[in-house]
Amino acid sequence: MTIRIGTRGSKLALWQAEHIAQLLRPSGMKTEIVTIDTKGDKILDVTIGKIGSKGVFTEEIEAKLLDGSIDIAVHSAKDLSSELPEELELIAFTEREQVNDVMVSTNKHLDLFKVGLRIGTASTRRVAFLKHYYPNIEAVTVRGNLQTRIEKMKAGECDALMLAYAGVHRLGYDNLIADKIETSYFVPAVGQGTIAVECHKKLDFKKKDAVQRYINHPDTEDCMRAERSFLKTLQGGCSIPSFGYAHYEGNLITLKAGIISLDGKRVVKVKDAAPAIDAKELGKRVALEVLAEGGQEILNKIRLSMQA
Ligand SMILES: NCc1[nH]cc(CCC(=O)O)c1CC(=O)O
Repeated sequence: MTIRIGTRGSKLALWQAEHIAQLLRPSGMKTEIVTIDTKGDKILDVTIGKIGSKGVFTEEIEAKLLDGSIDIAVHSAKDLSSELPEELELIAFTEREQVNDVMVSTNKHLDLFKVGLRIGTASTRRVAFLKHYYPNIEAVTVRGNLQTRIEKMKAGECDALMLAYAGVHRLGYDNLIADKIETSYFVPAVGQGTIAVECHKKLDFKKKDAVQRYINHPDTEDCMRAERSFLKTLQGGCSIPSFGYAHYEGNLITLKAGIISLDGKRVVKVKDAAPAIDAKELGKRVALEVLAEGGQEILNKIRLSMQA
């Protein structure tokens, strides 16, 4: 039996698909990797936030799950919108990598408090947090896949890039990490650091079983249920600077999540805990609290500014 794995064609996406194929090897299943181009790969001259629609990295891949030309799709969990098409489901999450962001630079002695320091990013969450914590920093838009961004940095477009540790590590750029950014104040995006497997609800049982058995990491899955439920209730989408990070503390899942205004001036952050069985409820509860405590206002303002 062969499991056909759909993925984007970027180096990071291919690394992740290859990783999934390797995890599946002991199951006895054969694997085949199918590369698919997405809107997010084609439109490189504007920030993801401005492309606007949900699922810029997933739409074309999900179409192939729906028409049966691939069995599973492999995504960075972070790139998935909170609501999937009715016929599809997430059946596995890999063990989470270190979840934090890092500063990547050729300058090992990066001074984050230097006035006018240019940090490259295309994420609204990172821009807003940078404005909040480092008003001295100038955020500059640097897009493209990871290698392209690193080349642009080396060419002088910025002094450093702010990126997820997971992607930097997967592609072997650890030697360029100048600074680790603590999650306690720079809360990661929902799903950061884990790889998600999506499939059609009617996927062959044996294939589904192999994926769940050999790929899924139950603790990570529990945390993802909490984070994604938060995102779903917030109704944010990938262009909104929301954040959410769940992890186990003893027997409980602790979720810290919220939203920050685009100018970095207002942050609403809520922390709460619950047993894994209530992971979804926890995400929902935290989101409702975030909305009630000023998050709704921030969201409304962002939506207005995006229409403009
Ligand atoms: N937005 C693109 C994206 N999606 C997932 C990762 C990194 C890998 C991960 O978080 O699992 C990245 C790059 C980045 O944010 O630096």
